[in-house]
Amino acid sequence: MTTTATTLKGQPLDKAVLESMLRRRMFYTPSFEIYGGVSGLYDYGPPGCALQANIIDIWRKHFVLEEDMLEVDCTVLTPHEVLKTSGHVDKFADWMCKDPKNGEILRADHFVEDVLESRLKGDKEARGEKIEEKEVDPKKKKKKTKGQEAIKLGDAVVKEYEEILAQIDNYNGEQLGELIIKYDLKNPATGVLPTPPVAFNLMFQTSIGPSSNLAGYLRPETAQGQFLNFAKLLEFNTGNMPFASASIGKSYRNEISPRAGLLRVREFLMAEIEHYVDPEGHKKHSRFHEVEDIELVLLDRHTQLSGQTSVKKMTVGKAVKDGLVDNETLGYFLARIHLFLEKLGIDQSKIRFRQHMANEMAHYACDCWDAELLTSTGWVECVGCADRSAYDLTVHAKKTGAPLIVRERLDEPKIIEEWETVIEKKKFGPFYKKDGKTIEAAILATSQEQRETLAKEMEQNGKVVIDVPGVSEGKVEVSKDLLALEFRKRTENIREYTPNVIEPSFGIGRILYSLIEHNYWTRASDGGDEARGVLSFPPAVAPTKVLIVTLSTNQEFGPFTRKLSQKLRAVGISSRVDDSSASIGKRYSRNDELGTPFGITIDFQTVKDGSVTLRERDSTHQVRADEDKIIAAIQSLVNGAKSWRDIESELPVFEAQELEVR
Ligand SMILES: Nc1ncnc2c1ncn2[C@@H]1O[C@H](COP(=O)(O)OP(=O)(O)OP(=O)(O)O)[C@@H](O)[C@H]1O
Repeated sequence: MTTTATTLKGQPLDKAVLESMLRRRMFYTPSFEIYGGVSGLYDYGPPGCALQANIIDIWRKHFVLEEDMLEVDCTVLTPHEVLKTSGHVDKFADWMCKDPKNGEILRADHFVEDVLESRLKGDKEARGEKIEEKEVDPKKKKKKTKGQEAIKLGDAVVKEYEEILAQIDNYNGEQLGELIIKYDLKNPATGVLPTPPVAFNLMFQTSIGPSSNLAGYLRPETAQGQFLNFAKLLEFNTGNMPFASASIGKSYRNEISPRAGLLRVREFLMAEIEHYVDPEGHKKHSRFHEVEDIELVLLDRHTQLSGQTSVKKMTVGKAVKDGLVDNETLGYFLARIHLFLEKLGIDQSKIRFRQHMANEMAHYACDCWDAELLTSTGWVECVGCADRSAYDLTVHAKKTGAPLIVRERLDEPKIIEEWETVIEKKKFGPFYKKDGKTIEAAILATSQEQRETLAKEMEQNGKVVIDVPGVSEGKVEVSKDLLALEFRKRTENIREYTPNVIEPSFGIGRILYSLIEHNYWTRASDGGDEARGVLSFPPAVAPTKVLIVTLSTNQEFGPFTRKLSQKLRAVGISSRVDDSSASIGKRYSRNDELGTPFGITIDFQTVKDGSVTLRERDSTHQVRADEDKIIAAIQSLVNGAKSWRDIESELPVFEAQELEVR
């Protein structure tokens, strides 16, 4: 797999040129720029908005429609209690350190990585080796650092550094601090060691309402709103399992030092799916057979832990069979994510799925694979696909008492024998007063084994001691007139369980940017001018589908232009008219930069017989036919029913020099 950033046509990617083109064409732009801007905040311009809308449209069709998902739109403002329960208040953090000399704030893992990578680079230089742009994460996007000296490190040290880098996401704050000391990692900007890493919570805090009593946050993911609606969604789905909810909306993270353009921002659009599955039966998926032959490129956790980055290419069927991917549902979604990215026009040789290592995994996940895309800044996580097990539904149910469970009628009744706790409510409450509820919850939370032991204790002593954190130094005596422990037999017709959740989570901005890089190339211009950029988006994704140009500014063309754009609008195809006085070639190349796949030219022949020419962006080939045939051709190209090759074989080819300028 290539490690250097190249364009679609294999040319080396000139990122500065691409970025200047994107700015010029207003794909996106720093927010509040005339006030100096704020890092990590961007506005999308017209082509960026249209591209994003098309990606979302394809996402909805590919997932929500195809899988009958239940879409919800939940609020961004989230009360403190919800995110405290979900674990985000305590654990949704990155490690941050500070340069004591200049006050620079550094994200600890990125800092360690940057310094080690720059030392490795220096080592290569000292050995006289060619330096390729390294495969790095966007978070590893570096400022040019001072002190990047060409110093030979020795083979053992190089190996050690490479092993650390292969598992950089696996270190906690303490371990990162140890690495900084052990390898004497000084900030190249000042030559001093940064302070030990501390956890920095990434959520934006706010207060809801004028009294400021209700603390809240801007959501860091859309998932929690979906989980809290689980019971209502299950009812909407007439109690049927499995099912999935989906949501598209903005999320907010106060990233420590966002410097990678759209790849790491503080406000971004997410599209998330929560697929609820019965944990019994090893999370099988009824449509797995449809995807099992799809080949994926996998970088598993063991490979990374051994300090390697070599990938395995195999079908998802084999990956699940071999246990590399834990279960069919997870495998099904990895394959569906792959197909979605392919549909968008992501370069197939620049996708890999990387498994998370234990420390790297979010607090709620029990397995996680990221779909990473290779860009000029290295491998970028664009989609996370986590098995969140029953974590979220369990914690919210426990906190609120809401039954976030599935109740399933059993085909055959089940005889259950188990220990039950019988609380003498009339006496229990008045006896323990304000602590009653907490003690009762602790009793109900006891396991079968604990209840068996407690029953023996009760029989022997007439009382038991229950562990109740926060009450009477953690130990509470309960006598037999308040509590009985009985071994009972009962028949169950209903099975209750908490579903597990498989969550594919898409960062639309990261996908959008990678898509731009993967579809960008430059075309040499005929007139000796600078090479011009082309964005070869598939027609369905392209911001605007058709450019309408007139051969000259002649007034006669006006009615034809208006009629044509009206007809295109009527069939739902977006178009833009460029009737400026720039040469046709210039107008086309302006729109090649916007990724517009088709161009219609209105010329004097149009005035005579109503025919127009249709140009395809990548080949620049043209055909000529009457307006309605051309519109039908565009429709079939945009909806994917036909390729340009089909159109060229169906309609008369037109040579560009036939255009007659008057
Ligand atoms: N700061 C960000 N800017 C843009 N997109 C983001 C950002 N953080 C997360 N995403 C997107 O949201 C998706 C799901 O979020 P998730 O919590 O899995 O990311 P993450 O593991 O925290 O990302 P990273 O490790 O890069 O910070 C990611 O795959 C990514 O596409």
